[in-house]
Amino acid sequence: MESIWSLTEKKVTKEKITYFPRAYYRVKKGYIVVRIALDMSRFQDRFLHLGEDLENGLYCNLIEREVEENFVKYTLLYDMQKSRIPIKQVTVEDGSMRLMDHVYWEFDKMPHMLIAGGTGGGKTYFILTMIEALLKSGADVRILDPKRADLADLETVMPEKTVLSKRNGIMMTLRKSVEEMLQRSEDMKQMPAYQTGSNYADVGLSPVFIVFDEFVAFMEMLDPKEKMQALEYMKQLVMLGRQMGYFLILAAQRPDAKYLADGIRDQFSFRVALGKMSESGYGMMFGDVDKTFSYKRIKGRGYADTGTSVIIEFYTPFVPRGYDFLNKIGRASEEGSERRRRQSPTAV
Ligand SMILES: Nc1ncnc2c1ncn2[C@@H]1O[C@H](COP(=O)(O)OP(=O)(O)OP(=O)(O)O)[C@@H](O)[C@H]1O
Repeated sequence: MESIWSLTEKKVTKEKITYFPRAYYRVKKGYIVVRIALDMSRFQDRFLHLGEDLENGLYCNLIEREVEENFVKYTLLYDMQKSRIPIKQVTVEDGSMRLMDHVYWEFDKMPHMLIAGGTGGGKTYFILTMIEALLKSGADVRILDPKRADLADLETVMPEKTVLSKRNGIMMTLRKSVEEMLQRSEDMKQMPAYQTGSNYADVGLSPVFIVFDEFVAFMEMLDPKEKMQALEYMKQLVMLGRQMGYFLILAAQRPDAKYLADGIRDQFSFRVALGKMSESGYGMMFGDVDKTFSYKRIKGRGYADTGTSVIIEFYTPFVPRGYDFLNKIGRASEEGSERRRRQSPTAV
């Protein structure tokens, strides 16, 4: 039998080490939302970094972490693959593109996308999917494919000078895009709907997307002077693009740190890594993060940071077998020009 002293001792010790944070959870439509109170205790810092523990413990995927007033909120999803959508459900509306059931690329708020993916990971299908949706919405899309891989074929169905694969043509498109963007910034100020801080959409202009595949391979083709010039154009586009409606979608098999230096990478708010990648590849895409990455043999599967700094498991929209991208993109391009003509008869 324990003496009264040891019992008391036990009690005291227990009181000392026991701490109950206020935590709430809610389960709804496949989501688990966990809220933990931030009460300034010495454990608070740990509660702010529970994402991976919750993912592993609940066998779910963290899709968002938000700090609210007095709480940190984790939103988890049971099965990310269930949120994959078919290509026909990809839509572009109000500055946002729907990519999964609950995942949007809000390009107006989170401009520029960086995509990395090893061979066969689904990078090309993903880019083609976005091109089709963007064109359909009336966006102006310019495609740069320096390796003359799959995207160059689009020149047969797209307007002249919108698909480029030669070095001079690519450099010229980058230069022209920067010039147009700067001109747009001047023109916007003269528009009746313009107010300080207005963006391109507020004054009724269409967005412009520059889809640049294999940009690392392109950089490697250039001499040092041209390299600096190309980087300068890209820097200007990423810095000023959001307000003027110029967005870059940059893709490479492996993002090379030297072409994403000087804070350029951080300007790409939406980052996607598809297929098999090395630890250093993930590091280059997402920075130094607390996340265990794994590989599954599913085409179009990978990870994404949608602009919230939470890395989610990501599935590109599903493309059915035999889907005729060339034909669909040709039709989307015509539909988009028609839409632009209707919205602004002088703009096309
Ligand atoms: N979203 C998807 N839905 C259905 N199948 C897909 C999807 N993405 C990729 N695939 C399948 O995987 C194959 C390879 O995809 P894709 O050509 O996009 O890869 P990639 O990463 O661009 O590779 P590479 O660099 O070698 O061209 C496709 O031919 C297709 O069969």
